[in-house]
Amino acid sequence: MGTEPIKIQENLYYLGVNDRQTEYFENMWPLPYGVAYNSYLLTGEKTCLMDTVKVSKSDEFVDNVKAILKDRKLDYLVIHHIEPDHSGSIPQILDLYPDLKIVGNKKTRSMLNDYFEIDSDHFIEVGEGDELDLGDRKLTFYLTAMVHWPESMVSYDAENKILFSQDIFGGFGTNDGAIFDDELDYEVRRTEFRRYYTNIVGKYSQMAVRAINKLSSLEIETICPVHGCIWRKQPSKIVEDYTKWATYEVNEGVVIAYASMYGNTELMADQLARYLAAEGVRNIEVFDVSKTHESYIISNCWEKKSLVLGSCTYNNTVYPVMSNLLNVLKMQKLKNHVVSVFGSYGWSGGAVKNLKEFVEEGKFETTETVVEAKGRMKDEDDQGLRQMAKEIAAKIK
Ligand SMILES: Cc1cc2nc3c(=O)[nH]c(=O)nc-3n(C[C@H](O)[C@H](O)[C@H](O)COP(=O)(O)O)c2cc1C
Repeated sequence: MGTEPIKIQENLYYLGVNDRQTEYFENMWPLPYGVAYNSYLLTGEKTCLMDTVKVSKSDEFVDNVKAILKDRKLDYLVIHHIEPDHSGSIPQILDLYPDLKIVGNKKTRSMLNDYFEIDSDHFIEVGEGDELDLGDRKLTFYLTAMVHWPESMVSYDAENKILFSQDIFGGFGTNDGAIFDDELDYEVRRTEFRRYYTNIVGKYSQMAVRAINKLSSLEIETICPVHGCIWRKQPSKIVEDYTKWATYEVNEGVVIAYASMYGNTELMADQLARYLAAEGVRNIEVFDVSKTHESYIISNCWEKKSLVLGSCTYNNTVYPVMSNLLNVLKMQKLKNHVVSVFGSYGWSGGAVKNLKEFVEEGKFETTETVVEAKGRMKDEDDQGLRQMAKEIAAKIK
């Protein structure tokens, strides 16, 4: 048997599954608290499934669908987003209900063929503002292209004020018994939601703002995303957070991310952190890039105005793990930050030069002071760090 069906309201069920086995989301982002793939089932006059789940969870998912539908057939499958963590069980659903009609937009149609070689005669193509009449409910579709795939779209049930929001308003973390926002402590989970946003959606923040603005004209009482919890008590909470993240709203705070093999650069990072605290700066976090996955560093620095990057030199360049962080920061289009740099070298250097190039290319605001120590830091380097702390404090406080 499957798990007990969870009713959201009359004729609407939650069909999410928890994945605590996958170590890395998209084989890249660590999942210490797992992730949920959410799907929803409407069982009014017509039956309609909203997305599916990752293929590794298809047995559990299909059992749950069958447990709710019993001997009813499935009339529609709406595909809001075709990334495989949501589309992976489409073939199993089609095997079970071969007559169902698939609902998606023009891009969904071609991607369905690309990924599953399904060019269904039963495909219903919808565009911006189109409606699907399910008898007792009507769904209106809104395209949210590039948040975060080209075919991404949402649907809205105006009468019941429900938004099926696909990845938008989602987060990392499984739904541990608590499915609804009023059943869990969002403050505890917030950092995992932010890590999801900044690393999965962050690059597309401009499009996310556009989508949020478009949806803001809708009266929304319940948000049903495909990751994370269902928002029925305070949907405004997650809308506010997503808006904050998508508009790069930053607060006072500093992230110092350093790369160090033998402790010389690390010492400078700790010294700078101490000087910042003495300047009255609050919310300072120091990360060793070799220890902390970049997704945590990016998530942490997203809301803090100052980012300081420090690296030892390795074969004439910045340390490779730091180079990876720089690449991901570039990819995620970090903005609105004051970025400062420092480092240590043994003979001809290279790391600080690369860090400066990163600052220039990203057109970041920066501090005048750059500290580059030969080997262990000396008095003048120490003075430089003290000065850097003053300049950062002046810019962010
Ligand atoms: C494998 C290796 C490669 C290095 N390559 C360079 C280099 O190309 N140029 C340079 O100036 N220093 C180079 N160094 C020296 C380090 O940058 C220097 O020792 C620095 O102080 C190390 O900082 P850390 O203690 O924070 O690791 C290298 C050191 C190691 C161990």
